Amino acid sequence: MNTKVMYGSTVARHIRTDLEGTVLKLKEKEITPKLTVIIIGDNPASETYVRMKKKAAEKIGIQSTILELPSDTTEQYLLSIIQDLNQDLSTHGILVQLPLPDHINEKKVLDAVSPDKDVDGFHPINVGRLSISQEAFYPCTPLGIMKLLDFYGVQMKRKHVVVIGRSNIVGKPIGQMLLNEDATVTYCHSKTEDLFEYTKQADILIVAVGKAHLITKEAVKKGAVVVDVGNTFLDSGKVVGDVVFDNLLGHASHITPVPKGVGPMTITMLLYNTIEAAKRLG
Ligand SMILES: Nc1nc2c(c(=O)[nH]1)N[C@@H](CN(C=O)c1ccc(C(=O)N[C@@H](CCC(=O)O)C(=O)O)cc1)CN2
Repeated sequence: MNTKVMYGSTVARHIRTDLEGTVLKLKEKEITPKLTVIIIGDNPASETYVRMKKKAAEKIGIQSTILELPSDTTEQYLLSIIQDLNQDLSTHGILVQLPLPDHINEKKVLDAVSPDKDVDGFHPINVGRLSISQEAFYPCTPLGIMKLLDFYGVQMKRKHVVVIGRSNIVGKPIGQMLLNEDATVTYCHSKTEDLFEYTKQADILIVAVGKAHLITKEAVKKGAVVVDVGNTFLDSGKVVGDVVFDNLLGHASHITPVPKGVGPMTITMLLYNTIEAAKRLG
């Protein structure tokens, strides 16, 4: 079987070119989309992702600010910053980079971001809207996966999708988005017994665990579509996914690589959501 490699980097380039045009049109109406990213502490991976977000935003004309706060920032102070940004008319998108330090309550922080500026799609109002298929800000990684599957012509309707991972950022919302497209969805997670009995039944397998090399071809039905959301940094500095990519070549019908697969789509969907917020808020 000739496996089709689904490059998010390629799809992202196409979408970002379109978005750049949309930003120019907004600027003609004197609207400059603005994204503010808040990062707390010094997690090296988070610092990398935040830098990538700023660079990608500025490349297409979105104004971008990073607020770097020390790891001992209090929850109260962080909440006050978010309140200020909610009120600031020039800010369209607010994003708090995760994970947060242990002393800060993630739920409280995400609830504090105005749902109208919640370009991450993590506010309960946006989560609820997704669950009833309403217009909302959808979380960037699952939205990016949907665009990627669509670009490569992967049919979702009536397919059996197995999602490994039940995080609020990826696992739960990607299952809901696929359900909204009439797929049949099975969720697996750390307490699932006989995991591979499920994965072997998948027409589309989404792996979002963060465990390097979890999935080899023995766990995958021949001809399945495999989407790897893993991003684990090895001591060598190399980034790897949850799937043994080379092992699946010739076995899967489609597969995403790591890097250059889902990751670039995550950042592209953040740009998309920020522009949507600017259109709505003006
Ligand atoms: N507030 C948020 N926090 C986090 C999110 C999120 O969507 N919102 N997701 C992840 C991290 N993440 C974005 O923040 C992210 C992860 C990976 C990539 C990416 O492009 N990875 C590259 C490889 C890494 C590299 O090149 O250095 C790839 O896969 O090609 C982008 C964004 C957790 N936190």
